[in-house]
Amino acid sequence: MYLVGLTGGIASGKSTVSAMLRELGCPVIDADLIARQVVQPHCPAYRLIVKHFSRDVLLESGEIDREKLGALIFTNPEKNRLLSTITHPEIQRAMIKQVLQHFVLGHRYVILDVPLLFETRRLTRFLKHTVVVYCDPDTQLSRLMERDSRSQDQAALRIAAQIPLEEKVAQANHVIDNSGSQEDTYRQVLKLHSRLEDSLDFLLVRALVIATATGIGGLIFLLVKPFIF
Ligand SMILES: Nc1ncnc2c1ncn2[C@@H]1O[C@H](COP(=O)(O)OP(=O)(O)OP(=O)(O)O)[C@@H](O)[C@H]1O
Repeated sequence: MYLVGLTGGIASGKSTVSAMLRELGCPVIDADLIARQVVQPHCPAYRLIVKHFSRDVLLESGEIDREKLGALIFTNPEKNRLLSTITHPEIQRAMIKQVLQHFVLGHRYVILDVPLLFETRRLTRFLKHTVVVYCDPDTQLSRLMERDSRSQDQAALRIAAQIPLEEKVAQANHVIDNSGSQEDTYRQVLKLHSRLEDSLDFLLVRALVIATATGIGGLIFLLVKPFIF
């Protein structure tokens, strides 16, 4: 099995592309969804967030107010780092668990949908391919304003807080240009899908796992042989 990172900029169309890939049957691990799950009230990260950020960041229901917490860390880099220290290990653990589940199920590849893939850089060395969903700056700004009901200034600030999309494009080995219609994007997703399906990269990891398992099995056999025969 091999891993494919899917990323982009805020409102550039990652969820749109990710939904198309799922529809085509690709296994997708959604880091954003996991990030929401690991801060649910029964989770260790929740307790740490309440301890360090106080109950002010909670909704009446007791759940984390993501909008409020997001606004808080957006203007405070230190708090941003603290939140990352609390949540990233939990997110990573959950992602590794899901990757292993897909491996056991025999999938050839798994797509990791990670919005801040190039900002955190923790995962990049494990990826065989990186796919960036790009859209031109004006389109990105207007889609963000419309989707989140933000003013032009607020939306521009959110975009400026991330690595510029052009830089992400330069680091990727596959780009989907989502500046046009959804049909246009879907055509590009189909091409990516065939490329992933046709790739034989999964064979290397499978061969390594089989060789390692055989080696360990052989070693155990040699060790216990004198006691059996
Ligand atoms: N090709 C397209 N044509 C028109 N609208 C689009 C297109 N692609 C995405 N959109 C719209 O743009 C907005 C942003 O898209 P989407 O949510 O997929 O981006 P995203 O990269 O996942 O965003 P974020 O990382 O901020 O969650 C959504 O409202 C979506 O419906």
